[in-house]
Amino acid sequence: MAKTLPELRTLIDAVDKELLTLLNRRAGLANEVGEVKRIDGSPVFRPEREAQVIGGLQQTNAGPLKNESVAFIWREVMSACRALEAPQRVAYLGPKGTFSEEAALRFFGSSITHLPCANFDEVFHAATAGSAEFGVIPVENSTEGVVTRSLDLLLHSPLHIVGEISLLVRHNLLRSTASLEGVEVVLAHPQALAQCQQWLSTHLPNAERRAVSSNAEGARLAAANPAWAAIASERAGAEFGLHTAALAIQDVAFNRTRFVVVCLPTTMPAPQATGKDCISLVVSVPNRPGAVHDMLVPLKQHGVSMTRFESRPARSGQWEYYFYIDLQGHPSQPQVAAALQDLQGLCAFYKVLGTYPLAD
Ligand SMILES: O=C(O)C(=O)C[C@]1(C(=O)O)C=C[C@@H](O)C=C1
Repeated sequence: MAKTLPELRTLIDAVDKELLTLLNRRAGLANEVGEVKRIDGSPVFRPEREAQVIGGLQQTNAGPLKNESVAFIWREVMSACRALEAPQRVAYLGPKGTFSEEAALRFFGSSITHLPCANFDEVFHAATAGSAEFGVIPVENSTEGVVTRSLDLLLHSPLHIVGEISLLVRHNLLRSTASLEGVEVVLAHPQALAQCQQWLSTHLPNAERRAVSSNAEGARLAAANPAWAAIASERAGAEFGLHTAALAIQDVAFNRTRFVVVCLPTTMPAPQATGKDCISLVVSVPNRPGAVHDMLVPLKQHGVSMTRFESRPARSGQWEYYFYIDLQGHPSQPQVAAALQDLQGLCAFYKVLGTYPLAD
């Protein structure tokens, strides 16, 4: 005979108790790992080990839990275990509710110490000066292109990139009421205003577009003024008690933002190869005919594919540029190492920004 609901709940309670005992046993082992790491000075966060743990479990998963759920649960379990080894402080563009915060949570799980910052410069400063172990910054958006300040900051920073996150960004119009009536000012980060410009021109042609330091900051301000609206995420709306006056107002439906995770090499060295890796570089070449073409030749010769090529002015007043290049592969692969060596030989400036696993 089928079990009754109370009987099933009693069984679930018993399983939960067992799970808790096992999870605490795991946490105790993580504490011991933390001790070992404190003594030998090795990094607390080892994303490649976490990927290995999840991959191993997914291979033996007999269900009915989906592999996706297994990954989600263990990411959180390991986030909690990591926090026991040492709290991981993560700096990002605040306040709470930004997409940067969402990216940080996606990458590290929720057991982190949050350090919301007023701007990207502060994020870099926090991770460089040691008030945070890691920083999370957006580098490009599929609609609007590069986040120029982030690229400029990466150029001379001692921080390196150790990971990336790609988020589907949905913008909503949020305000203290759920209607578009009487909106005088729309507040958002300049990138978000740009990503929603068509919608704004159609639906709120007379509203002033006012740039603020982050979308969540716009939401915070809109909460205090009924004639103001903000473009922000649902999370930011919930954070500041706002209503959604219009949902998904970005001009391009599949609007994605790519974030990178940065830290000092002493906090965490470059992740080992996973088989799906990326190398980010910034280079400059002498200002002469054919120099950019020549720079790409070693990549072709060694069969290394380039997934990104951006230029930024070098600010020398001489029409010189820095080139931001993403390559597929890992320096531990001989053909990649050879391509990098040849490329470096051709460059007036050459800096590896980081080597890291590609986002899923
Ligand atoms: O294996 C380690 O190095 C650990 O610190 C343990 C652990 C885990 O909980 O499994 C926690 C943090 C690391 O990022 C990787 C894995």
